[in-house]
Amino acid sequence: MSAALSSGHPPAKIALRNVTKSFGHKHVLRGADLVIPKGQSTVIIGGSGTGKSVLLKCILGLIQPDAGAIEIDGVNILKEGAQSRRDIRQKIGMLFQGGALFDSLSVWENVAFGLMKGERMPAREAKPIAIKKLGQVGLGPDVADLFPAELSGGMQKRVGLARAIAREPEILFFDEPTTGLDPIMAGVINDLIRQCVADLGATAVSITHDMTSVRHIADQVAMIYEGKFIWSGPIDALETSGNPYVDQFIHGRTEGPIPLQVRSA
Ligand SMILES: Nc1ncnc2c1ncn2[C@@H]1O[C@H](COP(=O)(O)OP(=O)(O)OP(=O)(O)O)[C@@H](O)[C@H]1O
Repeated sequence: MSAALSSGHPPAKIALRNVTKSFGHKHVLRGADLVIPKGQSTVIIGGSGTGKSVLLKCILGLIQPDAGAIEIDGVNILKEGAQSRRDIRQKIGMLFQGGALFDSLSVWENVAFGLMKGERMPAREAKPIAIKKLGQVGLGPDVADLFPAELSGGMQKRVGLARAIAREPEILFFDEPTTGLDPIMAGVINDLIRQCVADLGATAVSITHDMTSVRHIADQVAMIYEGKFIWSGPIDALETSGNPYVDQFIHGRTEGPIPLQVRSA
């Protein structure tokens, strides 16, 4: 953290230090190092199966890495006890791929889920907050009592976003936020992500394959390849990174150092 401060950059909100994770003989993370600056939007790019989701799950505490450190606000969460980890996790809001809404709960109950379950807020207090959060993502109070099945994919994503920001987290994770959306709705979600960073002062970490989205939401981009970060830098430097892996990936070229993976895993 001190290195980032002394060089005039924002302090690190999250720092990954030499994180490794294997599943049996499969070495997924092979020494991932990355500093995620506070109050900025960092986008992680990389091919299928390179370990992006595994990395996110490690930061969320859903997967235990084999070695390395994951620091949030300077605290290595891997060395903390269960209660402290839970407290740290409270700082994180997550928009899952596909929204991951509970079908049996109404829209407002989905948005207020963390408030009611995590903070034991009574429904009469939580509902107006849920409606306010829905308003922040451009959904009117009329959708509050609907069920997820009654909404379009784009609306479900917005509800997922409202749920992610309901507890005003310091950190927001977005897993493939625009997948499955038409370009206009993808633009709406991209705008909302930028807005969350600006309005909440949140630190955003997104995983996406959508290069339009990357250019829209990223302050910083980091590329993971074979379980390591091989490049990171400001979005303005992405096109001129001089890194042949980055160049091939962002332009979707079949020719280059990244071999085509013709396997099912
Ligand atoms: N619980 C697990 N057990 C065994 N292998 C796993 C497990 N979770 C992930 N993997 C393997 O780890 C590798 C990386 O998976 P991961 O989901 O992180 O990829 P990704 O970069 O997010 O890919 P995509 O862009 O396709 O979502 C894959 O080969 C996957 O099969």
